[in-house]
Amino acid sequence: MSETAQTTDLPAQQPEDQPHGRHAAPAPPVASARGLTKVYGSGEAAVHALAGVDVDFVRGEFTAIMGPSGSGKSTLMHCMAALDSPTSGTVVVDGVDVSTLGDSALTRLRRDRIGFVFQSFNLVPTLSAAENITLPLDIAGRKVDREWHDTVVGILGLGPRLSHKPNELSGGQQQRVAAARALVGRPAIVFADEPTGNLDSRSSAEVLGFLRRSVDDFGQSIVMVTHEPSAAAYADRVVFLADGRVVDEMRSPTAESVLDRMKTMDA
Ligand SMILES: Nc1ncnc2c1ncn2[C@@H]1O[C@H](COP(=O)(O)OP(=O)(O)OP(=O)(O)O)[C@@H](O)[C@H]1O
Repeated sequence: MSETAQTTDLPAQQPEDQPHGRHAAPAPPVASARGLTKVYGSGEAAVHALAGVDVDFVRGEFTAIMGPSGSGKSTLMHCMAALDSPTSGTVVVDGVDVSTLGDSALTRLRRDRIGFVFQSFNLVPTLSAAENITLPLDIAGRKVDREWHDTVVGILGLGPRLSHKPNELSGGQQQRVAAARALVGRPAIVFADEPTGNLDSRSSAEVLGFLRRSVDDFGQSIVMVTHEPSAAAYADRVVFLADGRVVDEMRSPTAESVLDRMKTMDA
């Protein structure tokens, strides 16, 4: 647990390609995969969605995963987030080897250490925004850190909307509620699957700006699947997948540099 406790205390340093200096040991990744494969179906119908993925996600960084349709982005995210189990290989999240966990330990890992943001918001329609935000903590019997809750709600501009039900909120507001729900428990890592896929450009910028700020100001670790170069440009690093493998990565992406890279992959 000592690693976990230090999550938000780590300096906001840019990791380097080379090993760190004499005194600093490299920080362990917040999540990593080794030799990850995922095969759907069998025999002639088998689909190798992941064909041997090795990847590390650095603590306190915002990583985007991109690649052509069917390249395995969602499958990788689901395996990393312990929502799906790989066919072979290992996933370590916040120092825990996910493959060693039974069902209840997996549930606790997802609940206590992982935040999720989905394209379709996935809010509970009968609950207010306030109740949706604290639902995972309430289910876990964890106390809500009111100061942190109010900080998150304030940054997201949700204060006046807290009593509203999801169907009384715009898509952008619903996704901001989902982002607050993901962050309020201070998870080790947030996995976001196409979080702006259903949003207009203004709402997208609000959600992405919040995710960026949560990394810069609060040391959050974020992994986001996206199709949009303009969304990937918010990240520190982009990992490119093709045919179930990591084929490239880019640091300090811009929408233009990502678009150029995507064009070469589609060709
Ligand atoms: N439950 C499933 N059963 C069978 N095949 C699947 C299943 N889920 C995904 N696949 C296949 O695995 C491959 C990778 O799918 P995945 O959804 O991970 O790709 P993706 O890169 O996220 O695609 P997209 O950008 O279109 O969402 C695809 O060929 C897909 O058809």
